[in-house]
Amino acid sequence: MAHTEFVPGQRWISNTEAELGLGIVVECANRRVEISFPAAGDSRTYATDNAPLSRVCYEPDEQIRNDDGVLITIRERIEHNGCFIYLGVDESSTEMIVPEIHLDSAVHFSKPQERLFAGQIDRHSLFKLRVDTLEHQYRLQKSSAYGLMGARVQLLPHQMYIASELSSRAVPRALLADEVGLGKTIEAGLILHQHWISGRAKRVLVLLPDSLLHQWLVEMLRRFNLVFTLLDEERCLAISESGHENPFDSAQLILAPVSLLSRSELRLEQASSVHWDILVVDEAHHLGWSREVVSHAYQCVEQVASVADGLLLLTATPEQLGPEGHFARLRLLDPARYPDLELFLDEESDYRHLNVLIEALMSEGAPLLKRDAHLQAVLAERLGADTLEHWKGLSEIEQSANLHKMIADLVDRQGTGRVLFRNTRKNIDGFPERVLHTYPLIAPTLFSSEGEEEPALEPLLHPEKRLGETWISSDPRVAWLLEWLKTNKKEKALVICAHAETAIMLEDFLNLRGGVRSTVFHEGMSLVNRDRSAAYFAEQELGAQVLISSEIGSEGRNFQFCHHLVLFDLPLSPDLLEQRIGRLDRIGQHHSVQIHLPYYQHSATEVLMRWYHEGLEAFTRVCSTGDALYHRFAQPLRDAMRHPGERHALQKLLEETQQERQELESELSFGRDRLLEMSSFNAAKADSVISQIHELENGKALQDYAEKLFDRFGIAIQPHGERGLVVHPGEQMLYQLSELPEDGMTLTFSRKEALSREDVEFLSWEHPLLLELMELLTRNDLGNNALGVLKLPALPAGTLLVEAVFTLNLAVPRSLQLARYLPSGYLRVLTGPEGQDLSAVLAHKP
Ligand SMILES: Nc1ncnc2c1ncn2[C@@H]1O[C@H](COP(=O)(O)OP(=O)(O)OP(=O)(O)O)[C@@H](O)[C@H]1O
Repeated sequence: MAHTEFVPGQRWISNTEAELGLGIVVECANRRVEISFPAAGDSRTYATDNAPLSRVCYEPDEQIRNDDGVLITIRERIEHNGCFIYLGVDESSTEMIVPEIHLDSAVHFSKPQERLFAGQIDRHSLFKLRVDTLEHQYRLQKSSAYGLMGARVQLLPHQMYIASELSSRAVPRALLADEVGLGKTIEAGLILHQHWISGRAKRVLVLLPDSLLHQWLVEMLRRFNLVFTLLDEERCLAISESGHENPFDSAQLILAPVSLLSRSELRLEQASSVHWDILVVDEAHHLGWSREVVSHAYQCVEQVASVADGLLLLTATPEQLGPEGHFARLRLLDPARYPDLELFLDEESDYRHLNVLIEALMSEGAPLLKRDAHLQAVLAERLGADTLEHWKGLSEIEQSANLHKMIADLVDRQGTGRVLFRNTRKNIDGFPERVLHTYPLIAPTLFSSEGEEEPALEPLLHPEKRLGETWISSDPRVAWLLEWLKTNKKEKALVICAHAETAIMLEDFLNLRGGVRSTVFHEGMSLVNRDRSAAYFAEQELGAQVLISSEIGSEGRNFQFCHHLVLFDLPLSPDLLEQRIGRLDRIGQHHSVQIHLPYYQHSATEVLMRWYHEGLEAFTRVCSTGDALYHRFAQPLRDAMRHPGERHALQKLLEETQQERQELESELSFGRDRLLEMSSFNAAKADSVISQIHELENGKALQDYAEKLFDRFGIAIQPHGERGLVVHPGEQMLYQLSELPEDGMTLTFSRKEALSREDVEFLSWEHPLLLELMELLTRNDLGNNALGVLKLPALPAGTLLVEAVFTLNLAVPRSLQLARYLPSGYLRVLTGPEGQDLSAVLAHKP
């Protein structure tokens, strides 16, 4: 096999995915080459300068098959316009002409016997490395931690459970709805990584708000080694100009803002003319839907989802826009299960009954079900009479085992179990407390609404609107903020306010007049500038002390390196309040979260603050019933905010809210939330995956193996600390490796070190460099034969033994997920001179 130029019609084989069979060059333009692999029904696009491909070139006397399966012995090979034509004879000596495009595509190139007979004998250590590699591949692919161990993340049980549960399904379709900051992006990344590594997803589209593009790009690369291409309108135009018709077809992993599709019919058409293995939509609560109005964003996502197999919707606040929107998102995921809104609302109200039934079955088990006719009738109604009859006919032991399955079915079928996952802080250790500090201020005279019958709420909640253009100098919140920053010079603070204009003016003032190191973050800024601001704020030594952000500007962002949050105003939505606090109250926050609220005494904000604090307790913990209570009390709350002087009305509102909250919480903890808890987390399963990962990565096996592998391929290695290596291309490299940068890299085998040091790569069993080498070794002929001498008293001198290792490889479409069901194990046979089977007598590693 020699290297030549790419010409359409030529046959090449992938060095890293030889199981795809013989590929055909379809197109070569703009330094990219597209290869189709007919046997696997797949295609790949590579950069021409480092495509991991080898040219297929047969010699006279070799045997080939054409695409009709006819076996032909080659007599001569001629080249025409860069492609080969083989001349030969079939088994009945009929002359045959085979242009290479008509070669059989299901071909493999591992012919140890031919190399052995031709005297191309490898060293025994290489043969051993090859067998070790097969063993490792087999072990890894069989493990239920496969695809989940390579991510540079802490192994958190709630995330590991969701990732392994969704990875075990044929296609992942789910609403990931953990509370703010519990790691939905990480869960989605784990699922994508698992599907990517196992070859089940080769085309992924992630749609998200503009402000999160860069954060996702970096998280996917840094934590999961997934290299996404970021598409915005500018990039789409550049790709189209370079001759590529559809920008969504130009890469396998794409990140794009939802706005790219909602603003352009053409982009929407292009995105939905490509097939996606998985579509991910972050901050999915923006996909508004009601009986009357369906938002354009929802329609766009619905259209792209119709060409996607897997679908992951991410939101911390699934019911933010009411139960209708929640229903519509569930319907996107599983239209058969959620055909009708009324039915869905009915079911939601039935969760308490369902939970009582499940709790009874869980606590008292099979004996209760056997004796309780009413319970039997309810169960028969929910799961079908046949299921119950079948259960009755089982033995006692079988009945107990089967009951667990029935309970799981109940949670699955009756609740939102299969598609909705929601973990809460309540069930996760290690979250710091939240502390509220309030600062009552005297309102300026200009702010007063006395004498107004029905003052507008918006300016009451955002005093800068009432104070006019010079608000910055008359608003006591500004003076308070400046003073706080000056007295707490060593502390970083995130300030959130509702509007971008407020944020801009405030930052201007603090910076230019107050001399505070500050920066701003809002939706009107370009992505680059937003990321620059966030980076300046994150900088420890010389960075900004304060970041002033607008409401929407900071959604989904990670600011947990800071623990002071200033609420410059309050949003009129409990979910938005939680989103604000969630910027700091996230995984990785090591301090208690200090929430500071400056407000005008006797104002609408004071009323709202008291309602959130005394009514919902929403500052100090996550209030899962906040949105429902807001809808219930919206009118009296608005009245109270307009007339803050009416103390009795406020007191009544607070008491009613508290009471309703307690009732609702107890209702939910017996009903829907309890069911959700059951289906969102299973400690035993999570522990099993985590301990498998520990088993695979602890100890020295990986390190010993990786060092041997690197050495064999000519990679230069130097030790780096106790569990690290520095690797770079050596002078005698066997192959050019796409996963090894020219200037090398620093690797660590320790997950802990990888988590604390961004400059060091985490070398797991699933690191791209290791995978590339393992594939190269097993798919090529390296070490596929060797000669060795054994000194065994039991064997007469000169006895010839043949050890053969057989692997099973089938060229089939990836979508069949063959590796999942048929991990590529190997069969070892050791044969004596008389053909006797000595495999069990003499092990591979004597
Ligand atoms: N397993 C983990 N290991 C290390 N860091 C993690 C892990 N899980 C989450 N984090 C970190 O915690 C923060 C929150 O995670 P993430 O952004 O995925 O949460 P989220 O639920 O998507 O948040 P939001 O609700 O704000 O969108 C991020 O900085 C993330 O990197």
